[in-house]
Amino acid sequence: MVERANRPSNLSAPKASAPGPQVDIVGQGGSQKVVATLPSGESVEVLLFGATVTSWKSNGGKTENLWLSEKADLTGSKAVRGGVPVVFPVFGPPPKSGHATSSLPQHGFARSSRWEFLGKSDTEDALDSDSVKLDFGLDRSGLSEDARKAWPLDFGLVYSVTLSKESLQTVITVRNEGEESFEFQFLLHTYFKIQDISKVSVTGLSGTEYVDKVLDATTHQQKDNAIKFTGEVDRVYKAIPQDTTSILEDGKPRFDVIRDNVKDTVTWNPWIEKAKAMGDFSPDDGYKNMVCVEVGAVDGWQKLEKGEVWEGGMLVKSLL
Ligand SMILES: O=P(O)(O)OC[C@H]1O[C@@H](O)[C@H](O)[C@@H](O)[C@@H]1O
Repeated sequence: MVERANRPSNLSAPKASAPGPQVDIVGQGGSQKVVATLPSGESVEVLLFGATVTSWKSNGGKTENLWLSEKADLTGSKAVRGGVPVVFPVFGPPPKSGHATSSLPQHGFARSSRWEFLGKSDTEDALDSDSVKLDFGLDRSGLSEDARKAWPLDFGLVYSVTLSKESLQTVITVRNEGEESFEFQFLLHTYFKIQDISKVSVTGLSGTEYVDKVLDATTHQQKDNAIKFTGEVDRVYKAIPQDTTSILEDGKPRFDVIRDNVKDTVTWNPWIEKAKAMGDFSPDDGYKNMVCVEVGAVDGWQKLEKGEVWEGGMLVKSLL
């Protein structure tokens, strides 16, 4: 045996036999999901339908960070009300006519298509804490007949969901696999679970221009640092200079949402009447326990020429 002064002791030997993250595919048909759990108890669940993250637990598995409606359809027949639906290739209602997305449904097809699970990779960061990356793919062949007709373009999406002890990272790669260029929008429609909307504020958007969908899509400037929720909020913040938007509860930081190569963020809470009007939103007063902070690229369009690739997403830290 070669003698070395700095031979690692047994205690610091590589943890070859230490248990790594557990990844399972559970359920059948449209309900099939990938469940990943770290040895320390944190977990994430991703429904193949929409590649929708429906649960993210941190704090050793004790704290659920995402709001999921009690009436969310988890059978693969309808976009999920809650979690992190993926919005692509159009945000909101598409342009009325004259755009390649014009015949698509609101928020596009990604959230209501079945994605393929491409596999997992485990990583260990410098602090020796485990994380696991789950990759999901969607291309033209995975679309419904209707979506294929409505958006007759060749594309490839890879969506990576990385679970670490205190964070969840979700990043999409969009590739133009066709001959023609195409334009798209992308957004992560995250429903954060909170205790009480009346005690929530969202910071990190001051100085930014936004379109207020509640006020006839008029444009405003965000003056206050803290956004409070006392009624319906549906705003599209554009070209945000700061990277981080924070959600505070009772003045204490609860989530940091860090944009990665995307500049826009939607804040949404349907409030009393709109919540009641949504058939899959439950309980009726569930609006008190959720706030959507949705990062994306929705101001104008991203354009990809043949063979080009675009990447964007977010890192969310749960700060409990
Ligand atoms: O009911 P959907 O299609 O899931 O959309 C929910 C909300 O999504 C938000 O992103 C939009 O800004 C809102 O206008 C919309 O109401």
